This record gives sequence, C-alpha cells and structure tokens, in this order.
Amino acid sequence: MANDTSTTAVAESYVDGLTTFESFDLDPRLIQAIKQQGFSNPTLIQAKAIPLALQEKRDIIAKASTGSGKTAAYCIPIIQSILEDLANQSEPEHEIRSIILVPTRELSSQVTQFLEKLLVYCNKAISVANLSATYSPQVLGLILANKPEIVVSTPAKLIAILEANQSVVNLKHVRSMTIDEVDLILSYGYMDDLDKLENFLLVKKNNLQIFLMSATVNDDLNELKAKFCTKPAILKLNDDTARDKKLVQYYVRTSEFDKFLLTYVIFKLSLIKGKTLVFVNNIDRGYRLKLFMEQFGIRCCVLNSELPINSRLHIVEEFNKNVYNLLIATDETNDFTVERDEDDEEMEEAKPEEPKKGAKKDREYGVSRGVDFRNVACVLNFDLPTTSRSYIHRVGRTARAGKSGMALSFVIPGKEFNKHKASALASTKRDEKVLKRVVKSQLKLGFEIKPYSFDMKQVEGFRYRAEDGFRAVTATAIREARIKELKNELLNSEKLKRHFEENPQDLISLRHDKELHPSRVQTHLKRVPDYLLPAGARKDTAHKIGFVPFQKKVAKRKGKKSTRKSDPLKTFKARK
Ligand SMILES: Nc1ncnc2c1ncn2[C@@H]1O[C@H](COP(=O)(O)OP(=O)(O)OP(=O)(O)O)[C@@H](O)[C@H]1O
Repeated sequence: MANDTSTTAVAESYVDGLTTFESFDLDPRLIQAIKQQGFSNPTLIQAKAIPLALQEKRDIIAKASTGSGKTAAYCIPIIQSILEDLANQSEPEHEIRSIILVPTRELSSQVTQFLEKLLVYCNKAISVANLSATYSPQVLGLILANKPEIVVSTPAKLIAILEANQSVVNLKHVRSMTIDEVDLILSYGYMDDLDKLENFLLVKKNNLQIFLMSATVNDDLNELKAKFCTKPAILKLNDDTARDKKLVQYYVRTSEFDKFLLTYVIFKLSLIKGKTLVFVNNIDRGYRLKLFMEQFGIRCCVLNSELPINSRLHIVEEFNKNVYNLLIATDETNDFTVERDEDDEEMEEAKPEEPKKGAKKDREYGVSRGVDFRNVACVLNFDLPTTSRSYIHRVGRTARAGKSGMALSFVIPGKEFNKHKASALASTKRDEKVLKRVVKSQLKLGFEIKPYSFDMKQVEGFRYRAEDGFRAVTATAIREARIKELKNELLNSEKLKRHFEENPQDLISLRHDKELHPSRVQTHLKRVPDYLLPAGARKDTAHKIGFVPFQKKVAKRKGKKSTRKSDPLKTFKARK
C-alpha cells in the first residue's frame, strides 16, 4: 500500500492556516459535515496525514501531541476511501470495510459519535457500529447483519464477537485497520488479542491500509512496521509547545496528608476557575477524596472501572456539558509498560490493582487517554501516575484544541513516604523517580514543569478543619460509599439504558454527584469562617474569593529580575 518510508518531522502548530479541507478533494458531503464541526482548517497532523493516506494510499504511523486532532486525521481518510469505493461499484453492497481499535470503551463510544457526526450527510451510505457498547445478543445480531461499513471496538470485544459470530461477520471486504493509542494497545494485556485477530484478518497479506496513532509512540517503530505495515509514512510532529499548546505545568512537593489539605483549600476557595479533572491511582482513593470533599460541601463525582459503562459515558457527557465542575477519575496505572532510564534500577512492572472480592472491574475502562474532555481548565494529579507516559496522557486532557490549560501534580518526597498511614499510597514511593522522568520527557517535548510552593502559613489555618474532615472518612465509610455508589449507578444505568433505547437522542441529566453521606456529616465544616481567609478575601472583599494569593512569596533575588510567572492559581483563567 505504501512506497518507501519517509519521516516527516515538523514543528507542530495547532491549525495549519495555509491548508483547507477542500484541498484534499473530499466528497462534498464530508466537507459539509467537517464544517459543521467548526473545523475551518485542518490541524497539522490532519494536513500531513490526510493527503498521504488519500493521494498516496500510504500506511500512516503518527505521533502527535494530545489534543492535536489525531481522531479526525484517520476518520476523514477512512470515510473518504469508503465513499470512493462505493462510487466505483455499480451495485454497492453494505460490507464491513474498516476496523478501528481503541483501548477503552469510553474512547470507543467517543470515536463512534465523532464518525456519526462526519457521516451525517452520507444518508446511510455508510454506517458505523460501536461494538464495545452493551447490546443484547439479539440487538448485536441485528447490527452485524446490517454490515456496518465501519466498526469501532476494543480488541478483546472484537475478538469475542468474531469468535461467537464467525458465520455472520465477513471481513473479506475490510480495506483499513486503525489502532488508536497504539503504544498502549501493544503493551500489557492487549497483544494476545491482536495476535488472535490475525486468525480472522490477515492484515499484511490483505494489504490493508493501516493507521497507527498515539501521542506517545516510542521511537523504536520497527515492531509496529514489521507487524502491521509495509512501508508506512512516519509522521513525528514534534511539539513546539511552549508557543502552541498553552499548557502550564506545576508540581508541588508535599506530604501525604497535605495533599488532602491543599485540595480542600484549592476547591473551597475556588483557587482554580473552571472545570478540574482530578486523577487518583485507585478506586478507594477516589471515594476517600470524594467523601473528604463532601465534608466541606464540595460536590464532585467519581469515575472508575467498577461503574457501569452507561453511567461512565453519561458522567463524561455531563462533565463535558459543564453539569459538574469537579470530576475525580481513577487511573489505575493502565499503562503497564515499565519505564527504565539509564540511571534507573529495574522497576517492577506496574500491575492493575486486584479487584476487591465481589467487585467487577472493567479492564476496558480508561479516561486518561484519548477521551476528549471539553474545556478542562486544570488537571490535578492528586496521585502522580507511575510512568511519564501516563503523565503525558493525563495532562493531555486539558489545553486541547488550542485552548489554555494547567496541570498541577502532588509529589511525595522520599522522606515523607508512608509517614501518614491513613492517607499514604504505595505508588507514591516512586514519586521522585517518576517526577525526574516526567521533567525529562516534558523537556524533550519543549515543556517546562515548574515547582509551585503554597504559602503554608496561610494554609495552616485550615489544617484543623481538614484533619477533622479527614477523620470522619473511615475505611468503613469508604466501603459503604463504594457499595452505595455502585447501587446508585446500576439503577441509573438501567434507567439510562431504558431511556436511551426509547429516546436515543435525549440525555436526561441524572445526577452523578449526589452526596454519599455514609460518614459523619459535620455541617460546621461546610463554611469557611472569615478569620481563616487571607486578608485579600475577607468579607469586605468577599467577591474576590477566587484567586486569593496562596503562593509563598519568593524573595526577589538581588539584581536578578524574577522570572517566575505570576501565581497560576491566582491569575489562572481558562481561556473561553
Ligand atoms: N481541524 C480542527 N479544527 C478545530 N478543532 C479540531 C480540529 N480537529 C480536531 N479538533 C478538536 O480538537 C479536539 C482534540 O481532538 P482529538 O480528540 O482528535 O485529539 P487527539 O490528538 O486524538 O488527542 P489525544 O491524544 O488525547 O487522543 C477535539 O475537541 C476536536 O473536536
């Protein structure tokens, strides 16, 4: 399918103003749908990948930063190629012509929805099916019998369906295969699924056009090329991010308990304007943090692999519609590749947390990669991820599509590890090592991640209340909250399922941030007495409650002009 390998390395700017979608000679129905999405010009990865895929029929391996438009970079050529195939057939038949593989069910749903938006004017010439959705066998049978031209799925789900429906599913007409987040798909746990897929789809023998996309494809691409491609075009769009990605990143060295104290102060005093996505490293942490915040009347919802898929998708939709401002998402180190640096001793492979007995975890849950969160002002790594790769994807949930964003990460220094048992977390033992790798990988991408220091004198006044609130969240309370939330969401999920079936276009705003209340409720904690507020935010100036200065004043060095940017928590404003 492709000529010689060529590597294109260009500085990435968000949208390529010199190119238009019309210049790709696309079907007018596709152009109209693209315009309807508000895409005036292609992003750079699109401007590079689409003509290579359409005019030169090249396989594409693309590494481009998070939020740079990779999804459209493969969806547009896939749709255009199918429209061209159908136009060349006297009696076009419905057949499966393209397979798109993604690592999570959340991403499978999102890519399907995006494709449906691009197909809106193709009046059923092409249909798309999300095989990762929960269908009854009868409904699934009907969907497969209709032979959707494009199927989107996680590898495991596609294999299961192919094995169970060999007679129904015919892959003879498949012309392209896409693997989004390819580095994750090729890592822990997915590889054998891909090997099984070979039994149904001889990728290389059938000369399929291949799209392999990720923000973190590692530079050794030989395995990818050998396994899937003949001679791909390799697009490595390095980030000139200092100028283009408008992402400011900070880390705070703090103690295990002070993570909770600082989070309380940040959200109670609205130091961050706009939506915040908080990542924690396991489900219990998510509930502990949610119950802790509830003590102070701070409402938030949790997202984790135990919740039913309908609820998870609805929570992401509602968060994107600004129904919630604060979402605590569990990211269970689903990036199992081990990262080694020259100076780093062997690190044991991060394995998924074993499910609690009786709890069922969806291995195909994940929102730290690929999911297109809208207008997130800040990503807070309450727990630092275990790899710099996971870090890139987590902070990539903000500053997307050219918008500005901030990332703030709590780091536990070695000497603080395990000092406060109730709030300690095993993965933080490696925080300093992970931070070192994160700083290095960010520098390579043209980013700088800066230390941020709170003025702990001002924060101290809140310690007593934070300790009070923390004590109320007992292990029993967390366990009960987990069970209660699961019951709530299973009920919601049933309602959602029934409602979606009856009203597919309608999204009822089921609340997912109800207070769980199993822990002791201390109403006095919900307000902040005036004496605790910094002078700049007292009653007489109550309207200024957000952006109160909490950063430690750094004494200006003699003679040297302070290069420190103004306080991000004080002045940070998410660009509209
Ligand atoms: N040409 C375009 N013009 C304007 N906005 C665009 C364009 N292409 C994509 N977008 C928007 O940019 C956002 C990010 O796109 P997308 O999710 O495809 O990024 P990505 O590169 O896949 O990110 P990730 O690496 O996190 O998966 C989306 O909201 C999308 O609607």
